[in-house]
Amino acid sequence: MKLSCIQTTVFFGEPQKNYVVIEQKIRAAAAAGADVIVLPEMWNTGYALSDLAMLADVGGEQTKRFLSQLAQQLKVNIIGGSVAVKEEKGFYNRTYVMNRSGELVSQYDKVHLFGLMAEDEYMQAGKTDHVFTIDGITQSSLICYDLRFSEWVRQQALQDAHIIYVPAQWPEPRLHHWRTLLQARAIENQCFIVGVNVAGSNPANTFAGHSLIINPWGEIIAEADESDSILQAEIQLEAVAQARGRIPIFADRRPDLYNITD
Ligand SMILES: NC(=O)CCC(=O)C(=O)O
Repeated sequence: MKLSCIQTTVFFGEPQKNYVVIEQKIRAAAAAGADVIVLPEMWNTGYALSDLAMLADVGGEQTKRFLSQLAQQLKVNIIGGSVAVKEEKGFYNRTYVMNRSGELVSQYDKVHLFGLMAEDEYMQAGKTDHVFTIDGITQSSLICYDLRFSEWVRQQALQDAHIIYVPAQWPEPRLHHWRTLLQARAIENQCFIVGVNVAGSNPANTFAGHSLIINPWGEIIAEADESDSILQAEIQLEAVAQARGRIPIFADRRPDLYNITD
């Protein structure tokens, strides 16, 4: 399975410009033979939170149409990073997943909102996870700050997710957290972890780039630098069963002893 991560600069508060750039990059990744294309977090608006009333995609309709048409035309699966969506109850940081036929397979609203970037003041949190199947493979995706919550990531692995995608807008000063947490989540869940960050900066932050594709043994199989780029790697899904067979942590778990509801 060939993965393509689109690490791009997001034009702050300029959705129409971002749709144009993202379309070019999806086309380039598909032409290079991708099976799955992964976009970063909030690629339509960036973190232009105080302007969401003007900028967010109403009901996600534009994004769903856009991703569906490209997925169908290019016969490629798309993990739609996330976009800012306006619903009756407020704004959501939402992922849409499209399969090669252009069908909406799943959607996810970011569950853990990031107070340091004031996300909790402007957006509503999701309440459910999503584990989905594309090309016959069970997978899941989270969004950025969700990565810090090991229980939430574990819940995806317990539902047999073989690949977990993490679209992000992760700032440069915490690059070491990003790299370390992505690797730790791969090791502790013995699955592929694919982190897709943005490049560039906005008025408040410079972003780290360094999108990463990590195998179930915790080894980095591809890593971007901090610039705009398309990171590609072919992954061997048997590596999940191999890692789990070598150190059977799922069989050895003691959930009867874990009291993690507080
Ligand atoms: N967009 C985000 O959720 C950022 C999360 C982040 O930077 C962190 O350190 O966690």
